[in-house]
Amino acid sequence: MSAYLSIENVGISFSSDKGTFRALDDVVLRIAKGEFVSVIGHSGCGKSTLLNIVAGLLQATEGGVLLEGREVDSPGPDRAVVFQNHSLLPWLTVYDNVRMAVDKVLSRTKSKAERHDWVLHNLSLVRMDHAKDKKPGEISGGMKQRVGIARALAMEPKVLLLDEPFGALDALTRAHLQDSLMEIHGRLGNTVIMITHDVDESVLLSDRIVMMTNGPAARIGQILDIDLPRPRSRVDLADNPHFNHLRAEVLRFLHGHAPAKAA
Ligand SMILES: Nc1ncnc2c1ncn2[C@@H]1O[C@H](COP(=O)(O)OP(=O)(O)OP(=O)(O)O)[C@@H](O)[C@H]1O
Repeated sequence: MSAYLSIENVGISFSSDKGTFRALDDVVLRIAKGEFVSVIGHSGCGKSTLLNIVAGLLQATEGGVLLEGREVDSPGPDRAVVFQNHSLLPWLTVYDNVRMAVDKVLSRTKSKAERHDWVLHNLSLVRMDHAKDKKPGEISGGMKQRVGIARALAMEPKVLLLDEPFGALDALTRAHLQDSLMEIHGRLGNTVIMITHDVDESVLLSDRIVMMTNGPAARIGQILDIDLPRPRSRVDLADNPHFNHLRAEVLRFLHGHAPAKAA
C-alpha cells in the first residue's frame, strides 16, 4: 500500500555569500491517512524547514514530497499551515478571517449560506463562535491560536501542518488546546504533522514521534510508535507506566543528541 503523504529522500542546502549550509539530509517519512505525526528535535535541526518543504513554501534540493501520489511543488489549499505566531489579519473580525479562507477555497463547492454555516461550525469546533465579531486585537493569544486552527480546519485540507502551534501559550491554555486538538482529530481523522519542543505534548497527541538528529545535515534519528489507546486523557496518562516509558524514550533521545555547546 502506498503512503498518503510521502517524504522521499529529502535533502536541502541553503546557499549564501558565506557558502552552502546543508540543513536536511536524506529524510524519508511515509505517513498514512489520518495519522498524527509529531516532529521533535533540538532547536535549529531543521523541523520548520521540513514542514515548509511539505507546505510547498521551500523546494527540496534533492528528493521530494508526494501527496496522494502527486508531487508537491508549491503551496496549496490541500495543506493548511498553522504557525506559532497566529497570522490573523488584524483589521478583520474572527468570522471574516475564517470566512476569507473559506471563500477562497470553497466558493465553487459551497453556496454563500453554506459557507456562512461552515465558518460558524468551524469556529464552534474550537469554541470560538461566541467571539466571532471580535477583532484579533480584542482576544487573547490562545483564542487567536484557536481561530488560526479553525481557519485551517475550515479549508478542509488533506494535511494539517502545525509549526509549534501552542509554543507561545501558557501551560493551562496549552493543555486546553491540546485537548481540543485531540478531540477534533478524533472526530475528523485529519492527517497531521506537528512540530513541537514539548515531549509530553508529542506523546499525548501523536501516533508516531519523529525524532531528528542535530544539524547540519539533520536526519531522522528514530521514530517512536505511540501505541496508547485513544481517546486519551492527560489525567489518566499522568501515572500510566507505558506513557511514562514512551516519554522517557523521547527524553533519552533528546539527551543523547544534546547540542555540543549545551552538553
Ligand atoms: N533560508 C535559509 N537560509 C540559510 N539557512 C537557513 C535558512 N532557513 C533555515 N536555515 C538554517 O537551517 C537550519 C534549520 O532551521 P529550522 O528553522 O528548520 O530549524 P528548527 O528545527 O525549526 O528550529 P527551531 O526549533 O529553533 O524553530 C538552521 O541552522 C537554520 O539557520
